Amino acid sequence: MTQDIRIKMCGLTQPADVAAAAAAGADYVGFVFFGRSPRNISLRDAAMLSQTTPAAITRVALVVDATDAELDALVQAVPLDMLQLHGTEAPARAAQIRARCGLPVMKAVGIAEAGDLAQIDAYAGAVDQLLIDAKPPKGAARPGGNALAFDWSLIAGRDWALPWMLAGGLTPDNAAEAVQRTGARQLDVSSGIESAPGVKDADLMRAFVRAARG
Ligand SMILES: O=C(O)c1ccccc1N[C@@H]1O[C@H](COP(=O)(O)O)[C@@H](O)[C@H]1O
Repeated sequence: MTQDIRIKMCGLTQPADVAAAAAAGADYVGFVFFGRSPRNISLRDAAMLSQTTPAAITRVALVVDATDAELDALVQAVPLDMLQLHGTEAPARAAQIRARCGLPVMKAVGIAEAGDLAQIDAYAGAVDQLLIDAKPPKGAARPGGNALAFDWSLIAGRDWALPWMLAGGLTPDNAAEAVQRTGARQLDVSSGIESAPGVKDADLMRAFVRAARG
């Protein structure tokens, strides 16, 4: 039964993206604050997008090794429900950010081989959710949003103490298989619902939700 799969659509940059994500049935929307991303947006644009997001949808800000000053400016300017830490934040730093910002925190963990799973348990008690993503290739311009899937057999049948989402290279074509093979109950998608880097596509959003929920 996949009807209850929760879906995060990340890297939204336009009011039409938020409307399309809501219409498609997204549970979370994500706004990217990372200068080298084609999905990077200003605090001002994020505040506007956030204000147009329906109340039932969780608004997530994606940051990468943000400083305290950057985080303070972010939470002051943009109404948010959650922070996604997509850098090298250690458990202690993640816990500090959660306390400082007063928001639930989701920590992204990059997976390429079985050994990468070892770091996950250390985040219990420090964060609220985990994002199990593909590890970026060496030399990648950004730590995520690379349309790259990892070997799902590495996490098949695994569960963690915290709620978790699967990310990395998800598309309408592989979402159902991802759910079936990993047991994920939450999916996070960005590149897979785009017609070009940073350009979201409403048809792909609908197709993704249909495929993920069956
Ligand atoms: O989307 C980005 O540009 C990005 C930049 C910096 C860190 C993470 C980023 N994206 C996140 O990566 C995962 C997987 O994305 P994809 O579906 O493979 O494109 C997802 O959480 C994105 O939000």
